[in-house]
Amino acid sequence: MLDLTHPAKTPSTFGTGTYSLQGVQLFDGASLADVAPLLAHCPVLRIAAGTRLERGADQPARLYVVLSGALEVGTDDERSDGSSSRVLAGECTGELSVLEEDSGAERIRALQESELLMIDAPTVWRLIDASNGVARNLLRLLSFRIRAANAQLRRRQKLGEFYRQLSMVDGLTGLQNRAWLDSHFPGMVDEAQAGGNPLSVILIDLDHFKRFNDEHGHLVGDEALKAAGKAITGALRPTDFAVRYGGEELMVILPGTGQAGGMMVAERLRERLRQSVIFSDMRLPLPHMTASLGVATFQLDQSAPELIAAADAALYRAKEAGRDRISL
Ligand SMILES: Nc1nc2c(ncn2[C@@H]2O[C@H](COP(=O)(O)OP(=O)(O)OP(=O)(O)O)[C@@H](O)[C@H]2O)c(=O)[nH]1
Repeated sequence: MLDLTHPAKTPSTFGTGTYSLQGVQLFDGASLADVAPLLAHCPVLRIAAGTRLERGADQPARLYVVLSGALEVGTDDERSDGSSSRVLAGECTGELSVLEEDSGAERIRALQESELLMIDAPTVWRLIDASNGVARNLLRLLSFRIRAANAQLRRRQKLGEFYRQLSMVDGLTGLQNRAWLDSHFPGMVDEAQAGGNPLSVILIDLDHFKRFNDEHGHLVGDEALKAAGKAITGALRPTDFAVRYGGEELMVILPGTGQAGGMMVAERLRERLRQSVIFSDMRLPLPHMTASLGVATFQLDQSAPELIAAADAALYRAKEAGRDRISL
């Protein structure tokens, strides 16, 4: 790794070598007579492929112009996610650090043998003063960087939203999970309260599921749960929600639906669950599963946990009454 704190160790300066600025974006259209004298003292590093240059946060910012070769550049500051980008011959890096006079650290690695013109911050400012061309090229470069950063931000936001949605889905059944319920259900209850809209909840518990698991195995039990999830989602409107509330306990939320509607949906769900076919690991259809369902409808001033508790109490009554039935 090269130590940039002692530029005296570097082999050459721009003024003593025969370096060309042909094809360097920063100097495109700029008068070489204006810029070359200002660059004369700037070191030019020749580095082998794989060489790493590190500028610590306590060292002055520099602009690096790649005269030949290619670099990989990453930043370590708190605004970055540690990703890196390629800087090819004719391009430069470090201009943001110079203009912001920031103290962020950067990591540079040569992807092939490269020549780097290192321009210190005071010289960058002198170049801007001396050459409209350099100033214009820097502005173009900055606008490109801003657009690229915005595009990256949008990609990350989309990715973040994708993972957020994913974290709210139950992996086995594909229904919403408990985290989704905790984050969305209280808002639905608040809306019902504020707007005076009906809201019903159905808690569904598969009957004798322990026995089912014991008789057919846990994996077939998983298949039964998946089939139950599918049967439920297939019986709902797009505005309804299905949640895996716990192990073999599922929940359906019906915004805008009162008690009569809730009972109607519960009956449809009970029937669809009875009809869903589950296969054993020998691919033989198993006896139909049944479920017990508890329906509760939002009462004024009821909290979200109270509404769920009411559905749970109704479910308990359905179990007590003999299972495969619906209770209020
Ligand atoms: N295969 C499988 N089984 C699960 C899963 N989650 C919970 N269970 C099982 O579901 C069973 C629930 O059993 P219980 O709460 O005793 O209820 P039950 O046997 O369904 O009896 P009742 O509800 O009274 O009709 C337990 O054996 C759990 O292991 C799962 O993801 N996959």
